[in-house]
Order: sequence, then structure tokens, then C-alpha cells
Amino acid sequence: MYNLDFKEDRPLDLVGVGRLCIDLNADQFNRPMEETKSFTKYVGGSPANITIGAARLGLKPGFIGKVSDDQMGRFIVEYLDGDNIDTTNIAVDHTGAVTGLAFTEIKSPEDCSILMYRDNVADLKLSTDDVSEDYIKNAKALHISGTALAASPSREAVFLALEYARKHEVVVIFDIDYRPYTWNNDKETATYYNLAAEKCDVIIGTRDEFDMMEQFEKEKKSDEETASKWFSHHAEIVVIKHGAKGSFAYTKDGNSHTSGTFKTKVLKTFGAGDSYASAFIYGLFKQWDLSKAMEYGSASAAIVISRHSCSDAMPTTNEIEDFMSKAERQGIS
Ligand SMILES: Nc1ncnc2c1ncn2[C@@H]1O[C@H](COP(=O)(O)OP(=O)(O)OP(=O)(O)O)[C@@H](O)[C@H]1O
Ligand SMILES: O=C(O)C[C@@H](O)[C@H](O)C(=O)CO
Repeated sequence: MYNLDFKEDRPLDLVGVGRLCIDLNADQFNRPMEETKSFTKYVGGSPANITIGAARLGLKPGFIGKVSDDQMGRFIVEYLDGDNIDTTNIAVDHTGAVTGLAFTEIKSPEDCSILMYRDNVADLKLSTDDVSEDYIKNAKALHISGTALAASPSREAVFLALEYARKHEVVVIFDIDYRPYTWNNDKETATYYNLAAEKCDVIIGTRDEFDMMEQFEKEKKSDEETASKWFSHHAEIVVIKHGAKGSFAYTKDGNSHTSGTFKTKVLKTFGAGDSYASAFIYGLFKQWDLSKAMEYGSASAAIVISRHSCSDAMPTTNEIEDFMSKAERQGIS
């Protein structure tokens, strides 16, 4: 098992920190974006997606972020309000910054890409002034997105939030969420990622993302070696995702768990990680065995990659359980 001490008397379950953006998903799929005529607008940004997913599952989330002072910023906040997410700590930028846009291209179910427009984005203007100690100490858990470390002042805001979380015994969940286009160089990226990951209780990432973080090591690490490294810091749980092959989770007490996937009609692959994370985190709040939490995450991911959006597509517990009762399981491969 694992030792995560969620303080049950706190009103907020999971407070997300990081980007609130807009996804513009191609309406004409199975073709390159050059041939796309129209897009559908959804709330996006990995931490936003995970927070929305947690709300859909019945958790009480909050968010620490910054949005643009325009229609897109208002659309995002209104959408989160509609999902019963506390938005009192979402600041509004007044410098003319814009909302990040993620244009998604679905060439085929296996060949999807994201074109990110992220110049002068409001989310990276989150500052330490926007991070409230009182807000964080009223949360059971904080969810940090690695991309929020990509630039100042957002970087410093994340580290302050981490300090407050550690001070008030808030469980910290770190989704590596590595998006190369947001960073300047690999060494800078790994430096900041390591400084943050060393303070976190749960670290979730793909093999490639852990390899990026561990690039200063002499040799590439196995999943077990990666887990052991992070247990030497603050981690209680390390989850390593392997796409359609499944996922592995390790706990500090030396146990490991694997999860296969569910057969699904894949429309697009992106959104798998966010939906997996929100449902896995839900399982942690329910104090489930890790294998059950991983299976829940895998089911949520299978549902979301069969749908057009990420945020809108985040399922409820009823949807996940109905899916699990009917879907074909695929072992770890
Ligand atoms: N083709 C698939 N079929 C079924 N399940 C899948 C598939 N791809 C991914 N998953 C599920 O989603 C989980 C997370 O996927 P992945 O490892 O690709 O994370 P990610 O790279 O963070 O995702 P994203 O593409 O959203 O960034 C996997 O562990 C698996 O359970
Ligand atoms: O995280 C991003 O900025 C892109 C997301 O909005 C998009 O939904 C996605 O790629 C989810 O994995």
C-alpha cells in the first residue's frame, strides 16, 4: 500500500496549478491540418483537463491559475464554474496576455499532433502574488503541472505553492506534462523539473518524460530504478505510463503494480494522460489499491481517446463503471 495523508477536514480535495487554455480540435479528422476547415473549441490545458476530470468524478477541486482578460478567459472560468470547480483563485491578467491555443490534428487514430500557440500566454504570468497560503492549506492535495515551470513568474509561483503545500501537509501530485515547445533547453528543463519533483508525493509521467528528467544520470534508468530514485526524495508513489502498452506503478514500501488497457475505438490519442491521471487520483482519494486506481485510470483514458475532446469528454463514475463492465481488457504488453 501507500502512505498518503489526505486531511479529511479540508473543504477542497484537489487544487490544480498551471495552464488554462483552449483546445481547437479539428472537425475534419483523418487528414492533415492543412486540409482542416473548422475546429471545435473546448477548455484545454493538461492541469485544467485533470481538474475537470476530478470534478466529473465527484471530487471538489479548486484551481490556481491566470487567464486572459477577454472572451477566452471568461469562457474558461465559466466552464470550470459549471463543473463546480472553485475558481476564486484564478487571477485575470491585465497586461494584454492571451490564452494559449492548442490546435489538434488527427491524421489517423495513431497519428495525432498538437500545434501550440503559446506566445505571451496568461497562464505563464501566474505570479507568487496569485498564490494564497490560506487557499492551499484548505486543500487535501495539490496537483502541479510540469509545464507551469517553463517560465517566470509562473515558475516561482509553483515553487511557492510547493512550499505552502509542504508546510501544511498537503499531498502533492506532480504530473510531469513535458511539452518541449514551452522550454528553451533540455538542461534547464531537467533542472527545474528535478527541483519540483523532489518535493512531491506522487509523480506521474511517461517513460520518455522520466528520461528527460533523469538526463543528468550516467545511464538510462529502468522503471524500477526510476521509482527508487524518487523514493529517495519525497515520493510515495511513482507511476510510469507506457501508452497503449499500459502502465506501471511503484510504492515506497517496495510493491509494484501493472495495468493493461481497455480495447476502445480510438479517435485520437491525446487526452489519454489527463483522463488517466484524474481517474487514478480519484482512486487515491478513495484509498483504493493501486491496481484498482490504475484500472480506473485506464478505463477513463480509453473512454476519452474514443471521443473528440479531452475536457468535455471526461467521464463520470457511472460512465467509467459501465464501460468497465462491457469493455475487453488488454493485458500489459
Ligand atoms: N491506444 C490506447 N488504447 C487504450 N488505452 C490507451 C491507449 N493509449 C493510451 N491508453 C491509456 O492511457 C494511459 C496514458 O496514456 P499515455 O501513456 O499515452 O500517456 P500520455 O502520453 O501522458 O498521454 P497524452 O497523449 O494525453 O499526453 C495509458 O497508460 C493507457 O492506460
Ligand atoms: O495540455 C495542453 O496544453 C494540451 C491539452 O489542452 C490537450 O487537450 C492535450 O494534449 C491533452 O493531453
